[in-house]
Amino acid sequence: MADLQAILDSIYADIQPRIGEGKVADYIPELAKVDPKQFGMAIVTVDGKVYRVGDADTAFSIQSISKVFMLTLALGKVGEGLWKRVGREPSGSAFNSIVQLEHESGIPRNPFINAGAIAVSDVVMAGHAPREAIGELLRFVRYLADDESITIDDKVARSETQTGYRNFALANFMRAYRNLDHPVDHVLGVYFHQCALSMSCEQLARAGLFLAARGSNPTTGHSVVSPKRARRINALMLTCGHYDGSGDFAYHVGLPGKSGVGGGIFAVAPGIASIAVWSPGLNKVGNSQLGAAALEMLAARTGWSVFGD
Ligand SMILES: NC(=O)CC[C@H](N)C(=O)O
Repeated sequence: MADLQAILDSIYADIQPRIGEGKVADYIPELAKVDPKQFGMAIVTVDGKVYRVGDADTAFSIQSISKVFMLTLALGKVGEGLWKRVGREPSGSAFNSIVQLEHESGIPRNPFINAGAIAVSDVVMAGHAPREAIGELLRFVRYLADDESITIDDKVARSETQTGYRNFALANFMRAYRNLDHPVDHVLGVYFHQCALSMSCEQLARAGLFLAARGSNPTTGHSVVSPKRARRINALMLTCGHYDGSGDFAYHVGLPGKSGVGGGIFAVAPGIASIAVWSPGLNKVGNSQLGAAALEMLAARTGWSVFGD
């Protein structure tokens, strides 16, 4: 394999003059306070080697990247039955859009837009109090990353609870269509806390390594999902992981990936490595501007695109 540390260093050198590009998410007040001049990246290969550059150890709000972990939990609970509650098609609209929900009778397009993720949280809550569902997710992510130090940033969760008007609208709408079983404030309590998971690039790359390695984490020996399920989660990330920027991300990067408005992007090179990059400045569709640029460089310099080198 090419010298990955040299490639990461070259990406960092090319990104450095651009650090600060993009706009931090300011609709969640706590996220608006984050210094945009940060950039980190980590790669964990399936043979357990770790490569890091920049602020790879700084914890950030993973936001929508949590939707991948929640989806994994929900599929574990109800299997393919999940697809009665949420679709598997790209939405072609913003992550917090409400327009399709009415046309499609309260069934969100996919598990990675907000409406879909809220429905997935409702599924994970079955038989649990909200606090227990949050605890289950936190335990799961710590187990995946093999790192007990991962926490949830309560300030971020509170900040979003106070200002998440659109998410309340989406959840109320779905509840009216009977696509939420639990009270809206309980489901959103879970959703806002999952989004407030605070992780570094390295922790994130470790937690998602099972998706690069046919469902098992080769560094811990933990078997998380079947190879088929890992493949399918990757397919959903490739087609839906970047909202209305999913096509563009596939075009430029060519890896399954999931972004979050905290500026993180998690990506998978199947059979090779998992990657996490973070830089808080976002592009117009809410994806990390420099994160996407760095992943494009990585794919070009390694030949890791799933579409060929
Ligand atoms: N794209 C995102 O990361 C959105 C997540 C954010 N918590 C929201 O619901 O708006």
